[in-house]
Amino acid sequence: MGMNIWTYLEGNPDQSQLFNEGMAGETRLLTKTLIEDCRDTFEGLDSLVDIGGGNGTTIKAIYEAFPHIKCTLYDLPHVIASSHDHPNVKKVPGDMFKSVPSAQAMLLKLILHDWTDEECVNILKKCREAIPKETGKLIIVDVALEEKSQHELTKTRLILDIDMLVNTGGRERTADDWETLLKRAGFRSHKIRPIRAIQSVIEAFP
Ligand SMILES: C[S@@+](CC[C@H](N)C(=O)[O-])C[C@H]1O[C@@H](n2cnc3c(N)ncnc32)[C@H](O)[C@@H]1O
Repeated sequence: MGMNIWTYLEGNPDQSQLFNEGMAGETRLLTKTLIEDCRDTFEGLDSLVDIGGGNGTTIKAIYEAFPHIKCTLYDLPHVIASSHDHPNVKKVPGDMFKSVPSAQAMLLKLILHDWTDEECVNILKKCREAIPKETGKLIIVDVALEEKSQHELTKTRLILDIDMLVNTGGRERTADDWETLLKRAGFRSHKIRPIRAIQSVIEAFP
């Protein structure tokens, strides 16, 4: 079609609505685990931006579990325009390749697997520049692929890899791939935590 999926969705509001509701459906499953398994990831934060946060389902759930966090939803203007309102979630439209709002922490949930390594390094650098060096944190929720693992979710993770290749031009990544990307973007350390989901939680420090 000569355009990426995000430009296509911008010009097709019905498809965009369907896509955002689909992502929110996945989120309802994933966020429960994310919040229950990773309380310590969020507890110490004072502010958090959900980059590419879709219709706001994830950030709303995080705010409700951790009401001390100042929460911001950030996504493309047409997605923000049709996102849910919440009295305690600020909505900011924009393009993460140009800039992202500043906060103590950034959440990139199911974002980086949509993009090539070069594009990911650009997004990661923007996030690193928007968080404080001493106390800042980047929280990535994405697959950490172990291609040869006998784990019951390995095939699903591999199918997602094909899905990303076909639909977005992105890919799923192994622990080594994550290390390479995060180092290239200037992050000093990171840790990967498996959760009860297809995805893992990767915390990276500037
Ligand atoms: C796969 S969805 C993930 C949505 C949400 N994070 C979740 O986990 O349900 C990718 C999101 O990235 C957003 N996005 C794509 N390009 C973007 C850009 N340049 N700037 C900001 N957001 C973007 C899309 O609009 C979409 O909401």
